[in-house]
Amino acid sequence: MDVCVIGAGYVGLTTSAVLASFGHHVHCVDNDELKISMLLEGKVPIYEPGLEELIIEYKEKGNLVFTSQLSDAVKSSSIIFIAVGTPLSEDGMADLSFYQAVADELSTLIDSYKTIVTKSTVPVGTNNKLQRKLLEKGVSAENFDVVSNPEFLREGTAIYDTLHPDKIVIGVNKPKPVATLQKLYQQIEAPLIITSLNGAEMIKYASNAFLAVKISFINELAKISDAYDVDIMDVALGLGTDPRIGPHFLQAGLGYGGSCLPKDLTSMEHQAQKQGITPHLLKAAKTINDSLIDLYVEKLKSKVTNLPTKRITVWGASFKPNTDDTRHSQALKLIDQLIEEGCEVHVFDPIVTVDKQVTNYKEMYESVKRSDVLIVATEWKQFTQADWALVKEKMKGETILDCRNCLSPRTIKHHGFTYLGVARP
Ligand SMILES: NC(=O)c1ccc[n+]([C@@H]2O[C@H](COP(=O)([O-])OP(=O)(O)OC[C@H]3O[C@@H](n4cnc5c(N)ncnc54)[C@H](O)[C@@H]3O)[C@@H](O)[C@H]2O)c1
Ligand SMILES: O=c1ccn([C@@H]2O[C@H](COP(=O)(O)OP(=O)(O)O[C@H]3O[C@H](CO)[C@@H](O)[C@H](O)[C@H]3O)[C@@H](O)[C@H]2O)c(=O)[nH]1
Repeated sequence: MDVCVIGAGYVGLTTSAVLASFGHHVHCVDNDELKISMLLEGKVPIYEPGLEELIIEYKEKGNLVFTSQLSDAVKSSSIIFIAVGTPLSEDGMADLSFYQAVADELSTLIDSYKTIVTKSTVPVGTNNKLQRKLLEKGVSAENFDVVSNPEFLREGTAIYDTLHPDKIVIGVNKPKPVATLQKLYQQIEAPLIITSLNGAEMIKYASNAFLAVKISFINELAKISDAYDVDIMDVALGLGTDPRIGPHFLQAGLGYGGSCLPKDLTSMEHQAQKQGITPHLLKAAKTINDSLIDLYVEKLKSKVTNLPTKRITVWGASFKPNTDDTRHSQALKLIDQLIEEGCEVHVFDPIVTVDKQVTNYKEMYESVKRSDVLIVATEWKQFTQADWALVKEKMKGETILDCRNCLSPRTIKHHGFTYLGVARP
């Protein structure tokens, strides 16, 4: 099938590469000329494990082309995916300006039947509005159908998640496009959830809101457990074995960040308020998440006197391991707070260079040289498997703050350090 994917970000590139690997002919379009010229040279502008290899392979096979010319791509495709960003606007609502710009362009280009599929996360009602807008702009009703097909991939495991999703959600107003998407995705084995356009949009927000609430729940328990000298890892283990709760997303620590959970929770809150509903649980999840940076800085202050005079190394800047994405990164917020406290901050991240008043390092062990404190802010594998004897040799001080509960307190203490964490006695 000929497919046009609009937006060459995490979702657009992964969708394009996976559909090309299924044998479809994919035109991936982005209006960022720089991005397209990089992709044309076989360079992928984001760090996502396995993505560059997959893109190069199917680009060379001729199944995947990159362009900034939307019109040609639309003309030669029967399925059009919209995968542009929908960030938060200043007032906390989803900023749909990129999405609307695409809708405007499409309205001038469609002159034969197209299935228009929204992959971007958009507020409930947006796909219905898209359908009305295209009709108002004169696109014939026979020439298009609109489908809401939200994306559930996680950064860092985007390809695996796209090939092995736990479900495919298809929101439609009539049955016809369902068969088209079934054919497109026939290599994927996953239950289909067929619902209305609004239903599909709500499922996406509900999923991210639930994940955020689950993380804030375990972080609230961590605060309480800390006061009673209870290990939160034991609590998570005990909780997670109950199949009604499940073991995932019970990792307490610095809280959630990234390009999706914070923005989608806030957007869901606004969508509720727009209807006169106060979303108490969603607000609480955000309040708890926002309190975690202070919690860890206070923890540090309780053990390290004269914090502003200290040299502190932070390991990790991305919002989670295996990505270069720093959008809403809790690690960066922690770095900001340490700078504000007056600390001398040194940073090592395997991919990210931090554009702040810090010293960045290319080598992990160099970054801890003469440091008073080491903070692990993102649980990259190289940090959890560090050579602690070497770290001890290089550091001046002996305090390690584990903000992701990813280190073994026993191992850390065994190497002569003071281990600090929340609810990690
Ligand atoms: N990142 C994720 O893990 C993830 C997962 C699931 C869903 N989502 C959702 O998918 C959407 C895209 O997310 P992302 O992280 O891939 O975004 P992104 O910011 O990484 O990429 C979006 C791309 O769209 C391009 N773009 C903007 N306007 C355009 C236009 N008019 N024409 C062509 N290209 C245009 C931008 O240049 C950019 O390259 C968002 O709604 C997001 O909430 C993201
Ligand atoms: O037990 C946990 C699990 C995660 N996190 C943090 O939560 C954030 C988000 O993690 P994750 O959900 O793995 O990352 P994303 O790639 O942002 O993926 C989420 O957001 C995407 C965009 O909507 C969705 O598609 C995915 O299903 C959803 O998991 C990160 O900062 C993690 O460090 C925790 O603190 N504790």
